[in-house]
Amino acid sequence: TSGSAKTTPEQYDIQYLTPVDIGSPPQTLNLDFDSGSSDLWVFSSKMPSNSVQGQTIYDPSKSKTAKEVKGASWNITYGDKSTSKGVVYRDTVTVGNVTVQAQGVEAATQVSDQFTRDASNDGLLGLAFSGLNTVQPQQELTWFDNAVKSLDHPVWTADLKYHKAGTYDFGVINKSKYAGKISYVNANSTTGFWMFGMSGYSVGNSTFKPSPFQGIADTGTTLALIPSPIVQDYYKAVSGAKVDPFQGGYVFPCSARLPNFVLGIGQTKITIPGKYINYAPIDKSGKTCFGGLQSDDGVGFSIIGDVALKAAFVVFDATPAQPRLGWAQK
Ligand SMILES: CN(C)c1ccc(C(=O)NN)cc1
Repeated sequence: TSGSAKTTPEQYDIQYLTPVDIGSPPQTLNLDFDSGSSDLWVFSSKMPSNSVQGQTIYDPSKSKTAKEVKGASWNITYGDKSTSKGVVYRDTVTVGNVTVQAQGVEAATQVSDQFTRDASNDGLLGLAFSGLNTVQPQQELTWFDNAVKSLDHPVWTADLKYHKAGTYDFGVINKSKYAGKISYVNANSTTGFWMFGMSGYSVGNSTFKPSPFQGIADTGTTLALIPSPIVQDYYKAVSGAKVDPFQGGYVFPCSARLPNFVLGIGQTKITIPGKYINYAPIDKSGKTCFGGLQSDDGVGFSIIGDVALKAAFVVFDATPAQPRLGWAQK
């Protein structure tokens, strides 16, 4: 089998939400597909009502195929310090006509305010490696790891777009979605993330600068967090750019012209258009804007999030002997 699901960006492409059918009859929730984590968790009927503000909830008592996983619990903290926790059910989960029976569905009993305030996000579907799953006492597999046995190929692809809907495909690499050849680099899955090496960068039309660094491909992170010397080099080319500690990173006048940013990955180069790096205004005046490229200081590796991923067609190839990431222009 193979399948394809449309994914729709929230305002400013802060995240992309994809419809997922859970249970029988199907309850459709819009989830944030996240290659930077490995829990499939949902807003649920087990939460206090004041922490559900606009989201769609999963109610296992209304699903004929739901089965409680007795004694299981989960608790997760994300890079932005947001958190959620709860209990576990097994139920049927369908994404883009690919169905997994008895998928671990983590029903939230509590979520932090960042989630409550995000009305269009009904939960997350983790697509990192299952070793990062937080269910205790026995980890659950990700939806992809359960689906892979029935997929034609052990791959999924991300075709995210700027201020426009894109697609996640499972079990197939759709040639009509990219241009030229796909360049593959090995992924180091021992970290549980889709971690890979970049070879260097260039700012605008400048010469390519060799500068090897490691990062993770993270569909669940909005911006691209890369080494601070490279970020400094980029914003040197943006008049009026400066670090604003109160905003937590580089800001610049929204009228500024932003150069393209090129990432060297394997045998290919991915060009992130300057307009993707003019991420969003910091306030309603629209005078000052926040950069889509920011420093990875304090993380320990770079986080190649949506600002970069939406500039490419990305293959997450989970071939057991050697996982790989494929990159193509589009
Ligand atoms: C608060 N929300 C919606 C988040 C969603 C995803 C993440 C994340 O770090 N994914 N890799 C953090 C927060």
